[in-house]
Amino acid sequence: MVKWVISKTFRFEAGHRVWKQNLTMGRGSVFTKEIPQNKCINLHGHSYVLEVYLGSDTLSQQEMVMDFYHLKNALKDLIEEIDHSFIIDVHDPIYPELKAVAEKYGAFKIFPVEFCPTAEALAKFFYDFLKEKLKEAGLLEEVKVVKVVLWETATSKAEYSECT
Ligand SMILES: Nc1nc2c(c(=O)[nH]1)N=C([C@H](O)[C@H](O)COP(=O)(O)OP(=O)(O)OP(=O)(O)O)CN2
Repeated sequence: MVKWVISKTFRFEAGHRVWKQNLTMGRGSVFTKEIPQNKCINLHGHSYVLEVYLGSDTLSQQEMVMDFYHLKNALKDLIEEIDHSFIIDVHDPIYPELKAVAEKYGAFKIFPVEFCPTAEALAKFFYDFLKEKLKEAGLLEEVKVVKVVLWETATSKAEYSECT
């Protein structure tokens, strides 16, 4: 627990495909009697909403955990890169062909990652990125990434945190 927590919200549009989705198996499959369609295996898109939370037990000379402006700039380039991209796992069997099509026609930009891009995995991705930024800035002692929340749809979100 930290005394102060601030948060900033970012929005980006991106496509993805949950290539590992298999609704006949996995945790919770016992709740489903009829075999449904693995609809998230399809290429589809989301208007993602990303909430990042930073915390500290002390305030800076400006009486802040961190200026929202600086927090925004820490993620600005990454958000620009992922916005209007197609997030694709490099282990996804369709990756080589999708990459070739993207390069040949230039019709879409791909954002390759090394994990199946679920909301959970993407939340950890943004968390790790921000933690690394704080580390590079020598701020990790004073400022913690409390949590990252990623809304994939209006009704579905994932949270990631290493704070206890
Ligand atoms: N634990 C997770 N489950 C699912 C993820 C995920 O990232 N983590 N992702 C998906 C799909 O990407 C899908 O687009 C979102 O799923 P869902 O909430 O089921 O989407 P709906 O539009 O059907 O939501 P409703 O509000 O219930 O209509 C699937 N599962």
